[in-house]
Amino acid sequence: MKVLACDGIHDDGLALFRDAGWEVVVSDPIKDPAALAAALAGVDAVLVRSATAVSAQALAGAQGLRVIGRAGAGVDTIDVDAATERGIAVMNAPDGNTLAAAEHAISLLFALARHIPRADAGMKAGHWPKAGLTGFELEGKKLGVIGLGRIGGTVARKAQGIGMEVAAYDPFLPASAAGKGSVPLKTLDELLAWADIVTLHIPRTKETTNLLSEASMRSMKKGAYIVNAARGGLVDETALLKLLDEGHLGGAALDTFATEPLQADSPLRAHPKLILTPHLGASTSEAQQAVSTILARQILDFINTGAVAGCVNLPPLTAEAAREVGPWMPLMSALGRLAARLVPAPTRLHISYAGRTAGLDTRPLTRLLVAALLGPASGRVTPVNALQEATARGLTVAETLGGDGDGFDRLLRLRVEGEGPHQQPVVREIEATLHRGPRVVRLDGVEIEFDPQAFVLLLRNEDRPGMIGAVGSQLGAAGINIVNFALGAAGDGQARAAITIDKPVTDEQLALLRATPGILSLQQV
Ligand SMILES: NC(=O)C1=CN([C@@H]2O[C@H](COP(=O)(O)OP(=O)(O)OC[C@H]3O[C@@H](n4cnc5c(N)ncnc54)[C@H](O)[C@@H]3O)[C@@H](O)[C@H]2O)C=CC1
Ligand SMILES: O=C(O)CCC(=O)C(=O)O
Repeated sequence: MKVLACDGIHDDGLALFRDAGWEVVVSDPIKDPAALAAALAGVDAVLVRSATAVSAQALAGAQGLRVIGRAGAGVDTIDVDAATERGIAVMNAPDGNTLAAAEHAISLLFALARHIPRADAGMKAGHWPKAGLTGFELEGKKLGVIGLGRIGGTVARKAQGIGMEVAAYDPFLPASAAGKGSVPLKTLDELLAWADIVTLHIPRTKETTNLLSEASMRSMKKGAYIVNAARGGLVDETALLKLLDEGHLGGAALDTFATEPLQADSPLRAHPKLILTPHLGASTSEAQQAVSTILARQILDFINTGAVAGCVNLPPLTAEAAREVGPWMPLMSALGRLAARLVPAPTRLHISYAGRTAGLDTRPLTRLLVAALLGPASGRVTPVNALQEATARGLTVAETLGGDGDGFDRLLRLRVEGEGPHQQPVVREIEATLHRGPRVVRLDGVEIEFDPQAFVLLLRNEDRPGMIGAVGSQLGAAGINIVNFALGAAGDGQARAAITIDKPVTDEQLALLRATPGILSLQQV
């Protein structure tokens, strides 16, 4: 396994990959999509911070890539839709840098209130710049927090600790969280009109781009301040300069910019009412150590056990739940592949999980089965994009939970409708369980047991003496060993058999077998 670590990922996380036997390739930021695409060849996981953008173009040829890891919170520099389409998991580690980002925002509040950068620059230039640098106290001032998540919530708590009056705007806060805190919520309009200082802690999305537009900044109090240690593009930079020049806003502190690195000749750099830092929010040794190790553990767990944490395009699956569903995973993949041979163009899949199903998280199982069912028909389908691919290809997936397990602890019943191998409409039913390993126990209602991971010949023949011998001797002549011969009777005068063989038969051998008198159908799966 190979991981490509761009953008200065803390070595503690990389050490976890090395300890797990991975090859670790460390790289400077790769800005050019074509260069990143080339660097991703043969890579299983790529780690980035904010400098290397992972675009659709960079991902186009990344055949083996399984995970994109963001050592931090914001995934706005990663094309998550393109990754999902290609079945690549996108993970982040937002808990690791919450404190660092919150403390940076608080630092910027103090820096604005007390003109620290200008004072420092004046001193370094040989002056005693006391006059003109009278500041204001934060205690008693009103802080408007936009986005009361991890960082916004921490900023709110710390600001209350220094005596600020805090309110927030966050329309997506779960009602349970909104009710609990001591931070009153306001509408955006109310918050902007109320606050002395507004601080942003939201992701950049299409909806939040230019959330602080000229009009919304104009609705702020005269002389108010803005802190943006979240993302560039949330504040309209041109409008900000205008409102600072007009004197409508008292000042602003920016850690993040619409374009990063900020252009050398950007007018933001020269503005006396602006304090700028180069996206330093997460730059503490503690945060970098935390995000790299959290991310490494998430990726290693995901690859090794299927556990899903911190993934933005897969539902979470705890390590305990992964242990519970883990043994079922090979069965799901095998059944998906089997179903794909029986119904190459499926239009409807119904999965029924029967028997003991309490607490069973079926989401990863269903995704795995759908991925294996659709896999042969197209490039790359993984649990990440399986349901999306199903919709795109007109496959309806339904599942039910509970019901009689027919004597088994857990029993899986699949019903697959669609077109069969000869484009004929078919409905196939498979029942399977874990019983001395993955095992099909019934096929189309006929009791017949075989391992769906093995090479199997599915046979329907006239139910008369000599058929087993005829097939057996032909396979023997072809040098193929029979591992297991399972017989089933449908009560329709025809016999069914699942013959497990040690290696696949060739098309010519299949044709010869099919020509044997009494054989009605034969399919290799
Ligand atoms: N400057 C830096 O180095 C860092 C910047 N960040 C930025 O901070 C952002 C927030 O990080 P966390 O607090 O960890 O994320 P989070 O997901 O815990 O919190 C984000 C909050 O914003 C809210 N929200 C989303 N859209 C909103 C909207 N349109 N209006 C108001 N609220 C909205 C959400 O409901 C959520 O409560 C990240 O997305 C990232 O862009 C994060 C870490 C470091
Ligand atoms: O990695 C960094 O320095 C920036 C962190 C950041 O912006 C984030 O976690 O969203």
